[in-house]
Amino acid sequence: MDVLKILSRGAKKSSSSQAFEFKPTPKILNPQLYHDKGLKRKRVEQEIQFGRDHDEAEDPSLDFFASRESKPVVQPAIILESPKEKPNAEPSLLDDDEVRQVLRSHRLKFTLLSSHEDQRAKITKSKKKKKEVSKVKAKEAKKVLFPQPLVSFTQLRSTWKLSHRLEENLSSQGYRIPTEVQLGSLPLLIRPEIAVPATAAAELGVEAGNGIHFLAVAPTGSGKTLAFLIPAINDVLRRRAETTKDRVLETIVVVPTRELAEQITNEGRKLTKNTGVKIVMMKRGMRIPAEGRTEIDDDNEESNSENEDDSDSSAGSDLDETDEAKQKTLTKADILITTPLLLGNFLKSRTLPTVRSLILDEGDVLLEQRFLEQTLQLWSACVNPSLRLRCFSATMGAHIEELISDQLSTRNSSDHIIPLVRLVVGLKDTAVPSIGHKLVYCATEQGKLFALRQILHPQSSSTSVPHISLPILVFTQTIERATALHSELKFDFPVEAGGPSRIAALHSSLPDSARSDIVRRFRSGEIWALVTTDILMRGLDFRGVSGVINYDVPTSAAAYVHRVGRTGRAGGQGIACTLYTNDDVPYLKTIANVISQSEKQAGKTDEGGVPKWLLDSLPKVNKEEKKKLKQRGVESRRGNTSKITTKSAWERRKENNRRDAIASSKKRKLQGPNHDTQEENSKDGEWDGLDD
Ligand SMILES: Nc1ncnc2c1ncn2[C@@H]1O[C@H](COP(=O)(O)OP(=O)(O)OP(=O)(O)O)[C@@H](O)[C@H]1O
Repeated sequence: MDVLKILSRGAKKSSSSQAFEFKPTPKILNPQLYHDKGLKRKRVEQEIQFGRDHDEAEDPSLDFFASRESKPVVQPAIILESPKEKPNAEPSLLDDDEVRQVLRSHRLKFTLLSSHEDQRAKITKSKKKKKEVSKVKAKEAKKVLFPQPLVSFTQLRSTWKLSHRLEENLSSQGYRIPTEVQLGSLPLLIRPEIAVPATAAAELGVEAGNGIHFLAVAPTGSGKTLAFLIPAINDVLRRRAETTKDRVLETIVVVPTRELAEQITNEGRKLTKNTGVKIVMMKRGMRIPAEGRTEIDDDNEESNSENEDDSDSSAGSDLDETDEAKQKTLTKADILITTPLLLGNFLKSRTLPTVRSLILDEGDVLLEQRFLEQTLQLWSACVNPSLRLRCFSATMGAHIEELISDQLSTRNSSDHIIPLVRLVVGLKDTAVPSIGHKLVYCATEQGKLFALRQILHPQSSSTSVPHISLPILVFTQTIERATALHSELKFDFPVEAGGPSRIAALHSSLPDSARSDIVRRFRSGEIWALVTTDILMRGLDFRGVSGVINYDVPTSAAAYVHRVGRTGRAGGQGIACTLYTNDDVPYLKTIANVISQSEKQAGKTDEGGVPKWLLDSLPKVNKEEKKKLKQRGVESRRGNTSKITTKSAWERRKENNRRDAIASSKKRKLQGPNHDTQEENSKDGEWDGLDD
């Protein structure tokens, strides 16, 4: 039987209809990831408040692509009305033991990371001798914090004095039970002076009253966006209530991609409804109030903005406008969401003295080589001495923590030290525990295509690939491969199921408007399989994505965590399937280790995605190779020869030879019988890749 014939594009129509059935995933009412036993005394009471007795019930009315507003989720009444919580009541705080129990059961660990020498020693521990490391660890043990957790969202108002409107918006969005990262960070970010009682703070030698710098490492899809947006919005409202009502730029949220900026802006707008707080996404050509502006800069900027992308040049371009007119075109916002480049291009050497909170979402990547310079430029433009840094990610290398500590210590004056607190939820740098992992070996590149088709067409039954229902995300290594894979698969979807419109490719070489349109269509359920590059791996929240296929193996452990984290969000289930060939074997150990750690964290005792024999037999990856892989990916997938096609190398060679022979023959005819054919002959038989 010719396997390649099975792969032919004429997808079987009627028999495959079942494969294209679009089933919404069941709604998980409890978004919390950890359900550890360990609460003793207050267990029952807390379970009621955390809503455990209601969790994981399926809501039959649920359309998972609908907004929460349009279809409110049925929620347990006990959580909606918490009888003890009255807005003006005294804060009801847990006692020490209860705090520790709650934090432990939700696997939350807070550590005080100062900016001093001991912290540096801890972070560079890998370079130190073992003896020194244990000394540092002992020091660190003393610095574990136990701040008050958020027991329920209703407590936000009564105990943590959250704005009434903001609380209403949260509730109308259907949020009822805080996720772990919200449970841990909201009290500390909203009212640190209450979350860390004065005695504990004094013992640790910190003063939480001035606020804190905060670093949170929590799994993908665990609700970090709300964990930073709620305090940011509340800060604006509180400042307005206490001092000036003017609109000043108070918070900047920096993210690596414009897709993520758009998503956070939308989330923020839902939360700020009727509050008067303005959240704006930075665009090209946009001008915001900043210090240090000069006419020359402005003029240059105006002319630059004319050359930039059409969709974003909204700030006007009249070079003769007066200062007053220019002032009018300034976009005023309380909270600005931006990528480092967009704001950096505007700022140049200007400063942002009013900004008191700098949020780095996906902070580790923002502080890595690619964005480092731009991010540090933004950071140093925030000159307000009360600036607080908030850094969130699902992964955080020790070198990034060290960098943050160093940066903060250069900003701290000796009489005004603001503590840096780190929260880690679960095991650091692992994939979210609700995901199942599968590594699938494919002998050749064509084998990968075959496996992917089996996922898309589950009727061609196979035991080697997991069953994953649509929608799915497919990650490739390069733009060329994403485009080629898309071309290869686009006729696989039968016309009655929507045809080629069901699959799309998204990558950075598409114009902004096309990118936004694809994201919108994937969100709305129009697109069922989205082929992409690592541009979509961070932060994007597509509800209902059942699985992630790593068509090309990710280039680092962090990339694996973020890519697969596009599924299994908010406590939902998901499957991550990684296809690999012999070319990947030298680099697979890193990924296999993450899978193994993640499964351990999830409490899975069976062999799961990585059998032990495989883990043991994979070669170790040295530092140099890891670095090279991270920067370039698997070498054999770069360039022209890496194109994706169902045709075998032999078939492609035959085709090329035929094409060249025809071309040569035509040329010979034109040039007459005696022409020297040496040039053409030298090319014969050489394969230079296929134009798909
Ligand atoms: N308390 C909550 N209850 C129910 N759903 C929630 C809650 N908090 C957040 N969510 C939902 O969980 C999903 C993931 O949230 P979010 O995008 O903030 O995750 P994240 O931790 O930032 O993920 P990533 O690391 O991938 O950026 C979103 O759809 C969000 O609406």
